[in-house]
Amino acid sequence: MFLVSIESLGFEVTGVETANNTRPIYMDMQATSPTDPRVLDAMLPYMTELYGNPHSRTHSYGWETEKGVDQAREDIAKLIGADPKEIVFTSGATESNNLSIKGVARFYKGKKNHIITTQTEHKCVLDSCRVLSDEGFDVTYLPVGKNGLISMDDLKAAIRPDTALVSIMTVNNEIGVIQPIEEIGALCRSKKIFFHTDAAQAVGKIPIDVTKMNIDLLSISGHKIYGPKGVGALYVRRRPRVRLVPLLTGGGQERGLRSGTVAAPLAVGLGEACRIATEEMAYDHERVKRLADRLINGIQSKVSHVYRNGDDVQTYPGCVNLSFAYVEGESLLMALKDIALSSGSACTSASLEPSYVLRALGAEDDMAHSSIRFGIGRFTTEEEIDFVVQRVTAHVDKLREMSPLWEMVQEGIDISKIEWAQHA
Ligand SMILES: Cc1ncc(COP(=O)(O)O)c(C=O)c1O
Ligand code: FES
Repeated sequence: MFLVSIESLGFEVTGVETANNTRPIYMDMQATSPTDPRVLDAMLPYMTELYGNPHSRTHSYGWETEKGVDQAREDIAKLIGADPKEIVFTSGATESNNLSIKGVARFYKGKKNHIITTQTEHKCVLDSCRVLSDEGFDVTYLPVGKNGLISMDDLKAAIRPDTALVSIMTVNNEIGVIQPIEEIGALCRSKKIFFHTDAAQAVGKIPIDVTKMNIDLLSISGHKIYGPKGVGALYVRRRPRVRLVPLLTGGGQERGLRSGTVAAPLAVGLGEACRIATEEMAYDHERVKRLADRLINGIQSKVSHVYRNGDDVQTYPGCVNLSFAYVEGESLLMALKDIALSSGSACTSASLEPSYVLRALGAEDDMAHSSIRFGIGRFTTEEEIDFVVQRVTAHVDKLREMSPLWEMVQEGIDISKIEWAQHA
């Protein structure tokens, strides 16, 4: 049978597997990843007997929880080459991004009022920048090339004497491209500008070293790396020191940068997810790459006019964004009910806009509309990939058979030359 991903998580499937009681195959790893059973094992004691407040200093209940949180801090720091003192626990990458961008900008306001980011950042980065624009800051949104990467020349040209922060993501969540982080870091350091990177889709997937890459602030999310939801971390460099205005004030936890009791069970889960990633990243990467190649080759060998979005080389293999020409992405998604997928676009929202990320790549609207994102991860199996290839190719064929455009292409008509009648 194909629908076995739950077994690969270590759970036994006891029910009879029929089309009615099995769940779709999960191919949406960028949205979230399943929790690794080892992570859950590490968390459970902190949800039961180890319930002390990690900030309680006067008794052993506090100390034992604090020990778990400290270990987690160490495991997170190790994965990115940081010092444990530089790790701040947050509720997720959204908060880490908000804290970095608003925090740095507000601290240096008056002296430095300019921020540089890109057009293809996650919404929470773009929206933090929008809020800052309302507060009087200037924001430059760098364009990306057809391959989804920024140009270093554009970045150099955008830098001003009053630039406080550059915020550029490491791995893009829609198309998987990896920005030239090391070059960006070196440039920012030479200009004494702080560099923040949203590494929610990168940490634990590709090697990151905050020292080698001159990263000053880095956002991490628990649930993208087989850890729990509702927890994240922010790396904040101590030397040269990054100063931030906190979003939350109160008890002064987390070096005053994030007041509130640290969610110890979640923090421990994130730490364990990072510990596992440090050990298994190379293995996972190779496996994921093999599965991605199997998926892409499988599809492209059976149907024509399928294009991968994003750079060919600078890409995390587990994020495969394909455009199926002459197929409406939404219809394909609907047809593929037995696979949990995303178009990686805004089409799930009320706006029915094609993806702003694909549009920033210069994709024509129709190609942006015909794209689907396949997210492959640690627990994806070969059988699942083969099932997806079979289903996708069958449905693409079927949808194209119903498409008048496809018929014209088959007849050799160059449809780009057709002048379509305009409706009023
Ligand atoms: C690149 C990127 N940044 C930020 C986030 C937000 O992460 P979180 O859900 O931990 O707030 C996500 C997840 O959707 C993401 O993919
Ligand atoms: S197919 Fe969903 S936005 Fe175009």
